[in-house]
Amino acid sequence: DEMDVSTIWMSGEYTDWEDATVHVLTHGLHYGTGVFEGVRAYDTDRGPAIFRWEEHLERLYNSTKPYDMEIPYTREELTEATLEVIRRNDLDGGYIRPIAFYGYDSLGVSPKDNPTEVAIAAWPWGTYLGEDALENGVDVMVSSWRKHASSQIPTNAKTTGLYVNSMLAGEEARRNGYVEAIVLNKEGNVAEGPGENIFMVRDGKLYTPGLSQSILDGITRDTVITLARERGYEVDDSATISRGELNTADELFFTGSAAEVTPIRKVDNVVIGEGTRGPVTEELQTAFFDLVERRTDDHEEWFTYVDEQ
Ligand SMILES: Cc1[nH+]cc(COP(=O)(O)O)c(CN[C@@H](CCC(=O)O)C(=O)O)c1O
Repeated sequence: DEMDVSTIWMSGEYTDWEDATVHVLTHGLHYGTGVFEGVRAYDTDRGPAIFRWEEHLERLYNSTKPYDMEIPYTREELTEATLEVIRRNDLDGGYIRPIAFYGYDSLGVSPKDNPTEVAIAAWPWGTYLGEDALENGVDVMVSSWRKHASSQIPTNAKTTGLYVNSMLAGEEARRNGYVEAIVLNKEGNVAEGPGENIFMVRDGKLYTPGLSQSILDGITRDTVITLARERGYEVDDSATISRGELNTADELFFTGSAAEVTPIRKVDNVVIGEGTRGPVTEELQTAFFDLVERRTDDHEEWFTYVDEQ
């Protein structure tokens, strides 16, 4: 299929998809010692545009800090590699997955002098939570698995190992017939989704958990906060949302690079608002897609146009 012709940038070389492999004793495979990003490029009338590349790249480097990991490439080198992967794969838009991880040398929890490997792949990716999710919303459940605390594993670093928690929560939801989970933190308050941040709308005001709630500092979360405030909404961006408040919310929605802006219509079969995409959610979702698909000139600083670099 079309993926077979994909080029992946791996440790300095442009590599064919099937040759982009690692040794089975790679440290990151055994111990979850990788950091990664999820970034979207959108098809615009000026060609593919990567959305908020600078912020994603900054977070990638920041994510290495708790792990004493050194990415052996500059920001400029990773940027050029990403642009070139998009060009070589002839992508109009799509999903970009940079990853840096402790590679193969010797095993043992300590990465000691294992090399840090870096790879960047990109592929077409549709709607994260299902074709009609953006319009009709998704049914979710509150997972029995709690988010680990940021004092246990830094949740503001996007670390591969964190995603066992996300998988446990998300798969529990899907096994029970829901599309996705909402994950509470160890205090029992709302943290986020397995791969998304979460927003609540109540009486025309927006609330989203703050970093103290053990969440990832989402870039789409930041985008939606900005778009909401530009439209006159009051946004509490360091909210503590109790589990009970989910039931009485007027609207709920997920945000993420993959999830974009996805309405939540039921939580544990409790209908949220009217059980459809809420009006504030729709307004911000429309503003988001008008922005990323460049039907507006706003926030040019958030776009890296592949054909113009
Ligand atoms: C735990 C978590 N919380 C919030 C977000 C939203 O962050 P941002 O993309 O900066 O708005 C993501 C992104 N999840 C990425 C990986 C998804 C996956 O399936 O893997 C993504 O959306 O690309 C998370 O993984």
